[in-house]
Amino acid sequence: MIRHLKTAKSAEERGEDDAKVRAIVEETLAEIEAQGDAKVRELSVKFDQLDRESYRLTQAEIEQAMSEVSERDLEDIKFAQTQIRNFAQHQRDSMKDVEVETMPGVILGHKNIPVNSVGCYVPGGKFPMVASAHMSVLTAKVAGVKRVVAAAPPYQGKPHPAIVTAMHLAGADEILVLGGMQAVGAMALGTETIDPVDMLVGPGNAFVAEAKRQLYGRVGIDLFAGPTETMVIADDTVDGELCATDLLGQAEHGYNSPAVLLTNSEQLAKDTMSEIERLLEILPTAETAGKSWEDYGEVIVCDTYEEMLEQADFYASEHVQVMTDRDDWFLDNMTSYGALFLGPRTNVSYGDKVIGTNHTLPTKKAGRYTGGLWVGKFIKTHTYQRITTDEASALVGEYCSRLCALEHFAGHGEQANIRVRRYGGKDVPYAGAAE
Ligand SMILES: NC(=O)c1ccc[n+]([C@@H]2O[C@H](COP(=O)([O-])OP(=O)(O)OC[C@H]3O[C@@H](n4cnc5c(N)ncnc54)[C@H](O)[C@@H]3O)[C@@H](O)[C@H]2O)c1
Ligand SMILES: [Zn+2]
Repeated sequence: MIRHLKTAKSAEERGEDDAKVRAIVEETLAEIEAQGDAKVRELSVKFDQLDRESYRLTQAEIEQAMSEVSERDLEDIKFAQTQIRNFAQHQRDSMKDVEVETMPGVILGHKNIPVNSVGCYVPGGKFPMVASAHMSVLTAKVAGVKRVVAAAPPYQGKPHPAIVTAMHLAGADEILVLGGMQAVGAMALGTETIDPVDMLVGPGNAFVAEAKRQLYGRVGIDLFAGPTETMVIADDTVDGELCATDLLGQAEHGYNSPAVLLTNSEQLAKDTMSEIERLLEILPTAETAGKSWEDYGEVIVCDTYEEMLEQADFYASEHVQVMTDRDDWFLDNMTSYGALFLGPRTNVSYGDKVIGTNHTLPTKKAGRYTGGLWVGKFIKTHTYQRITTDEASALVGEYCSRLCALEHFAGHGEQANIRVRRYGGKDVPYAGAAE
């Protein structure tokens, strides 16, 4: 049986309106496309109070930003980038080109080719998300993307030094100090001063995520990576303080960050809820974390591990922290999530900042059909084929000719027939086009 000790408020109760976001984004993107730089500047002034001639940083500005970062911070950024680069390289190495002879004389293959240019959005409205620069820019470079444009909004009125440093060290070719819809719109659609990219990646707030969704088709996107979500799956092997810390840690992202405790221990559920109240008295970001918890927090008590598994897959939460006596069972059996954090020794924050896995992950149940950002998202897999013998060409041609007839494709049939005739086939079953 499943009991809800705390439920999230409904979308109506929260006064949320996805349709409103959709409409604003649609109108804004159309204006960016029509007006180019002028609209980008207008939005930047309106939302970020930043008016510049060009929103691209000069080499001198990049150097200035780097000089403002302390030695310690620089070391830490480099450590994180080393971990992320290393794991991304292992993942890249796991992707192999394929070439096989599937029948005598028939060679089929696929080749992995990086996207030529990408725009990496690095969120920075509420927090300067330095780590997002490693996750997108660095991973794109490991994939072999030639032109990487990185954009982040200004922080307290100017480019954030640590973000710019991280972008630069990660290998960004162009750095823009632009946020929100104006950043993703300008990168995808292009303006007088910004060349358009082939693909957009990176997380962001509801406007950014929706803009990427609307631009999809025009450009490629990585995935729907909206406001952060977290789920803690725990049994009585851990205590309420740890669960509460892990829930609030991610609830602080914004006012709309779902945090869900899934447990088979009613005692742990109650302990966690009271620990959350205690921590909200002392956590410096309690205002946002508390609002997220109030509106989006949930506590679900199940009787069995199977029920927990079913709920976990149903929620398909972005981050899933598993702290039970059978963590590997969840790893073996869960099918829908952004990323798993197994056991009490690790946690979502390690993944967010430094451990090496990518932190750009699917939200709003997108984990049902995609994993997070990784080097493979920047790589397109293209097939090719060739036939090396006359016999193979004639043989495939005879099958193809009949299958074209089945679909009434005369022109396709002739493509096959001409080869059957030239390469010594016996049978030209479908001569529709020649008649
Ligand atoms: N899914 C993931 O992998 C993942 C990872 C990290 C962060 N996130 C999420 O990224 C988000 C970051 O959000 P953020 O807002 O702090 O930064 P952001 O950079 O996404 O957005 C800031 C920009 O929003 C624009 N903006 C501000 N007010 C606006 C308004 N009223 N209408 C339209 N645009 C407006 C401004 O131009 C500003 O530059 C959070 O929701 C966080 O949870 C998700
Ligand atoms: Zn986080």
